[in-house]
Amino acid sequence: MAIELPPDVEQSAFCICHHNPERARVSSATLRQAQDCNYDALTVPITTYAFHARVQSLISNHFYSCLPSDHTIDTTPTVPPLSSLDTHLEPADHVRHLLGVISPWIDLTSPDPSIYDISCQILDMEVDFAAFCGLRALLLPAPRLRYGSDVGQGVTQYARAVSEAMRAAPQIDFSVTMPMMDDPHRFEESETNLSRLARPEYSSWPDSHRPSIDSIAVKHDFFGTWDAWNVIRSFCGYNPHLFVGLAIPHLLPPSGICSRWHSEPLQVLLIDSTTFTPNSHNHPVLTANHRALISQYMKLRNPSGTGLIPPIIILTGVDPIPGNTYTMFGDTNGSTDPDVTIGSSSLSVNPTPSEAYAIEAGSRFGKPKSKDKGLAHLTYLRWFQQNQPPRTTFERQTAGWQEYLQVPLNPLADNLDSITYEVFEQDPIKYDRYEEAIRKALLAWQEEGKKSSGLHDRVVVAVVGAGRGPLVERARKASASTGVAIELWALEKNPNAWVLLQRHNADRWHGQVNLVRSDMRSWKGPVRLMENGTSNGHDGPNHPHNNVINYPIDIAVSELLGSFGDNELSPECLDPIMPLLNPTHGISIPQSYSAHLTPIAAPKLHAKILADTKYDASAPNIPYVVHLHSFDYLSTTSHLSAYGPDHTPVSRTSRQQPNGSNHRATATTTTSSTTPSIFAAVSPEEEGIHISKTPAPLVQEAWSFHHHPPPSSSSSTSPPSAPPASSSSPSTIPNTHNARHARLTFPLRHRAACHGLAGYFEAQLYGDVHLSTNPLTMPHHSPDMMSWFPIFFPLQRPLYTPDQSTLVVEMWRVCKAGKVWYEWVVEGWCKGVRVGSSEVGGCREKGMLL
Ligand SMILES: C[S@@+](CC[C@H](N)C(=O)[O-])C[C@H]1O[C@@H](n2cnc3c(N)ncnc32)[C@H](O)[C@@H]1O
Repeated sequence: MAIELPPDVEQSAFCICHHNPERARVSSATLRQAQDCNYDALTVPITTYAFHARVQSLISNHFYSCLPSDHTIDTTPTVPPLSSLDTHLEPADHVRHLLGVISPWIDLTSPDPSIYDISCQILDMEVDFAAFCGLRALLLPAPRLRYGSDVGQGVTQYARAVSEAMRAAPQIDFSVTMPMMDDPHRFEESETNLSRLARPEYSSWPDSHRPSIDSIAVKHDFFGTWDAWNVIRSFCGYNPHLFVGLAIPHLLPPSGICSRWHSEPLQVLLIDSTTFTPNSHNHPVLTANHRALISQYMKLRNPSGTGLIPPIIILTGVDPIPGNTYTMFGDTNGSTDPDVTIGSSSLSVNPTPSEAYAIEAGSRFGKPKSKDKGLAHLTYLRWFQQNQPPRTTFERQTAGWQEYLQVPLNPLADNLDSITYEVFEQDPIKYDRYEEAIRKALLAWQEEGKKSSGLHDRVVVAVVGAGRGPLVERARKASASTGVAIELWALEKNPNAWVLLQRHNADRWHGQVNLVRSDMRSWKGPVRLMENGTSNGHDGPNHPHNNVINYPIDIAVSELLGSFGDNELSPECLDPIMPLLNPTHGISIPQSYSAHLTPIAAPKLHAKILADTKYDASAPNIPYVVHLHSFDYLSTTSHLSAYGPDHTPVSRTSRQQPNGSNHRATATTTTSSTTPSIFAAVSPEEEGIHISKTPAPLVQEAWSFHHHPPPSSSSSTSPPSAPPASSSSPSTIPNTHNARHARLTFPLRHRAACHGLAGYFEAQLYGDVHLSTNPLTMPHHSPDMMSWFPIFFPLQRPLYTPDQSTLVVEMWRVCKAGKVWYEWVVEGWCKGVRVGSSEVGGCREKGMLL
C-alpha cells in the first residue's frame, strides 16, 4: 500500500514530496504547513541523530575492545531496542501521508560482516517501528556498488536484508533508491556512514592503499545500477511491494537506459536541486530532455490505497519549507538557512563532477529571485505539471488498461456479448481501412471486367462473422461510393448477434442483406432457387428445398484477427470459405496476415503473472492480450526511429495495441509562448543529449497465412491448399497445414532480463490497404488504430543475458487433436556459449478448441 495522497490531489496530478535530511519530526501541523506551500507530502526519518551517534559509539567501542587477531571474540554487538530518545515518530493519522526514510547511514553492502549485521539490525528495527506507527511507504538507501575494484559484490547481501525486512512488514511499500546509472566517481561515502567504520581487513580498499581513480574501472557503466536492481528484485521474488526510487541526474544517460528504467516499477522520482539548471533569470528550470523524461515517467501508474497513481516526486536538496524549521538539532529559530547538515543523512548521492559543476554554476548565478523564495523548485514543478503535453486520444482511451492482463478472446468457441462488439466498433480506423479495401476491390472488379456471380451481374459480397453488422454497413457504403452493385450476404454463428442483424436488416438495410445463421465452416455458400428468384437465406444451410443452387462468393470479408493475427483461429475458420470463392476472381479480405515477435523486458507483467501462478499453475504458460506500457524492447536496430519506448497503446476489450507515437518527442514541447519568463528554457546548448532519438525495435515476422481460392489442379507452384468444405465435424478436419514454426534471432546490445515476447500482426486487407499493430509499420498502415493490444508470451522465469548477447526465439503454432495452441522457448547466447534457456511455454489444455 503506497503513501496516501491528500483527498484533493487528482490521481493524474504530480504528488510532490519535500525531503529535508535535517528534518527530525513531522507533526500534523508541519504537514499542513507544507501542504499550504503546495507540497503534497513530506519525508520523515524513522530514527534520530542521537540514535545514529549511539550506534556509532557502539561499533567503535566494540571494535576497540576486540583484538584484530582474536577472531574468537569477533562477534557483532546487538543494537539495544529503540528508546523514546531514538525516534520522534509516533502513530498518528497524518503518518499515512508521510514517506519514511530508512537511515541512509547504514551500509547493507559492507564487506565487514559486523557492519552488515548491525545495518541489518537497524533496518529491521526501523521497518518494524515504521509499520507500528502506520507508515505505508519507505525509502531505502541506495546499495553501494563499488568497494575499490570490486563492483557490485555486496548487492546480494543488500537484497537479502531487504527481503527479510519486507517479510516482516508485508503491508509496506519499499522503494530502493537507485541512481540511473553507475558512476565510478561516486564511490565516496560521507564521513558519518557506517562504512567508514569497517575494519581494514574487511575492506577491499583500505584508506592507506587507495589507488588513483584512473587505475580502476572508471568507465560509466550505464546498466550497472539497473543490474544491481535486477539482482535485488529477483532475490525478493519480484515482490509487488518492492519499487524503485530513481534519482534523476543532471546529465541524463542515453535513451537505452532511460527506457530500461521506464519498464521498472518506479514509485519515486528523486529530483535534486542539482538536477535543475538556472535559466537566464537565475530561476531553476529543467532541460527539455529532463522534462520529456519526467513527463514520460509520470505517465506510469502504481497501485495505491486510492487507485492507480503516478510516481511520487521527491524534491531533495532544495530550501526548507518556509517557517518549518525543526531540525535534527532542534528549532533553528525561523532561519531558512539550508546549510545545517548532518553529513551522510542527505538522500542525494554525492555529486558527480558534472553535478558539482552544476552546483557551482548555481551558486555563481546566485539564489533564484523568485517571489516564492524558498519554493522556486516547487513552483517550477507545479508550472511544469500544468503544462504537461495534452493526452492523445489513444492515451485517454487506454487509461486504466496499462499492464492489465487479459486472456485472448476466442470468438469461435464463445459467443461475444454486445458490450464487446461495442468496444470493437468504437475504433473507426479498422472499419475505414476495411471500407477502403472493399472499395478498391470493387473498383478493380469493375475496371478489370471480371464476371460476377450474382444475379444481374451483381458482385456477391459475403461478410462472414458479421457480429452486429459494422462491416455489412461498410460494404454497403463501398458499393454506394463506387457505384458497383453488390449482392450482400452476412453470416454469423452467434445467435444473439444474429437477432440484432435481423433487426438492422429490417430497420436500416431495407431487407437487402441475405442473413445466414451458421458456423462458416459448414456453410455451403450463397444459395438461390433454381427458377423463381433468390432464396433469402433465412433457412440457413440445411435448406429444405431441393430446387436450389449454390453459387460462388466473389468477395469474402472477414475480421477474425487476434492480436497475433491467427490466434482467434482465422485460418481454420476461413479454410472452408476459400472453396466457396469465385474460382477465377474470388477475393478474400484480408488476403493475408502475418505474426510478428520481439523480446521484451516487462517486469511488472512478470510480477503479476507470478502472483497469479499461486492460484492457476497455467498462468505463466498462456499468452495474454495486454496494453504494454511499462516495458522495454530488448533488441533494437542501429538506425534511429521516431518511436520512443513509452509506446503508448490502445484498447479493445481483449485485443488492443500500441500506436507507436513518439511521446518523448511530443513531450519536449512544453515550453510554449505562454511560458512565464522565469520558467524560460535554458539555451539549446544546455539542453543535453536528445533522448527522443530512440533506436527502433527489431520486430521479426514469425509466419504468415494467405487466403485465396484454392488453386486449380493444374497449378503445382501454389502453397498447400485448404481442404474442401466437409460435412464432418470441424474438429476432425485435418489441420496440419495450419501448423507453423519460426526460429528467430535477436541481437541484444545491453545486458537484460527478458520476461517474454511481444507479439503483433500485420494484415493485407486488399492491395495496398493494410492493418498493422507492428510498431514499425503501424504508423504507416493504420495510424491511431485502437482495436488490438499486443499479445504477450511470458517466460516462466526471466532469462538474464550479458551485454552483446543474442536471443534465439522459437515459436510453434501447434494444431493437434482438434485444438490449436502456441509453444515458445527462448535461449540466450553470448560469444558462442549458451548462457541460459527458458522453459518451454505453452499449454495444450488451454488450447483453442476447433
Ligand atoms: C471479431 S468479431 C468481428 C465482428 C464484426 N465483423 C466486426 O468487425 O465488428 C468476429 C465475429 O466472427 C464470428 N465468428 C467467429 N468464428 C465464426 C465461425 N466459425 N462461423 C461464424 N461466425 C464466426 C464471431 O461470433 C464474431 O461475431
